[in-house]
Amino acid sequence: MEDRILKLNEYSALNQPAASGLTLARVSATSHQQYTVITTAGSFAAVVAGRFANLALGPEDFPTVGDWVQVRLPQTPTDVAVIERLNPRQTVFLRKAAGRAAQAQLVAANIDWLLVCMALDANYNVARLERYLAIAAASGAQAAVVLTKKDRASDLTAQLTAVQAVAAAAPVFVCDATKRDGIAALQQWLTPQATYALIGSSGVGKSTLINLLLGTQTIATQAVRAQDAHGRHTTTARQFLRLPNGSMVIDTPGMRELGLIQADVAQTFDDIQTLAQQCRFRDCTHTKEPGCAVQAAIAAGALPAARLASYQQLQQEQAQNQALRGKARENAKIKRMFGSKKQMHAMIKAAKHRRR
Ligand SMILES: Nc1nc2c(ncn2[C@@H]2O[C@H](COP(=O)(O)OP(=O)(O)OP(=O)(O)O)[C@@H](O)[C@H]2O)c(=O)[nH]1
Ligand SMILES: [Zn+2]
Repeated sequence: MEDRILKLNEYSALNQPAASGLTLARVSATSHQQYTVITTAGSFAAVVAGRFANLALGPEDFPTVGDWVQVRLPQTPTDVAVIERLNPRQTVFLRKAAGRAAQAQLVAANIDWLLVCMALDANYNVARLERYLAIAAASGAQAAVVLTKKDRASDLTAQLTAVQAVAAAAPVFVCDATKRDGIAALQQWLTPQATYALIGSSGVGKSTLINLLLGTQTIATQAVRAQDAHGRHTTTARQFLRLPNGSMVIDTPGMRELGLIQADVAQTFDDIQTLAQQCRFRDCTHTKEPGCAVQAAIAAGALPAARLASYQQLQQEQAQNQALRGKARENAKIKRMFGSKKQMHAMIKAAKHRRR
């Protein structure tokens, strides 16, 4: 691990300086409120300061991988550092936590580029790619598409055409890890000092790709069950690695369900948005209104009907989750301030009494 510790001073110039007595650090790993931070003095286990924890309202207010933080270094290097401050994030990548409630879960922060990975085998699914791109657009990071397992492609030309159509301006890379095909092109494209996060379903080959980029076998990979092309979730923790050229790479655990909490559906589907401006009605739902430019484009073969369906599905899902998330955050705040909703109502009642 030591050799890949980032040279923090190369990056710290980009960030606000630490307050006196504190040291600028970057969070390189997290698990259950325990952190690993990297400073110019090396890497330390860290915890968040008690006062900090009291101020935090929800999971999004705690540090995550990629965050710039200000720490109080321990007297002895074997002791833990204390994270006193969280610097403002440039980008944040959220996912919907597993389960029905729209709880947000932080995946990573301060990512410059999200590398959306999709395999060309049974994992290949254009609608899922659209979903990932919408999430990437909302994170503030730029997106690139990495198509893996080229050797397993069912129809490479058709698959590439379909991907190019939804990727819009995002660069698309195609790799075959078995022959190291396409790795060099990706490597050359990576900018030193920029931070990249690989996202994509479990088993698409994210860890394999990182190992090839690192030039070593550092991350364990595991064979995919043949039948369904699902991975086995080999990556359990997030890791922050420094590539030989100085780029930072975060490997995220395979996510089978990537819930839409924060997505920029409009940007990802700007072709539909542009068409919609020509619709006769401003609030056109593009279903069966007269003068609908979107339906007209579908009829003319200029827009695939499946793309409109993805758009509508993602839009609906996003609206639902945003409403739920607002409620979840509010409830968390009430719980922190009053203990429970019941206690809050009792306190409001008591306050009203006093005013009388
Ligand atoms: N045929 C083929 N197999 C590949 C390729 N890339 C990766 N694999 C295999 O796919 C399996 C899963 O690869 P991983 O790198 O562990 O996948 P991952 O995306 O990191 O999975 P998680 O850690 O679960 O998120 C391994 O058996 C790899 O050897 C490729 O280009 N072609
Ligand atoms: Zn319309």
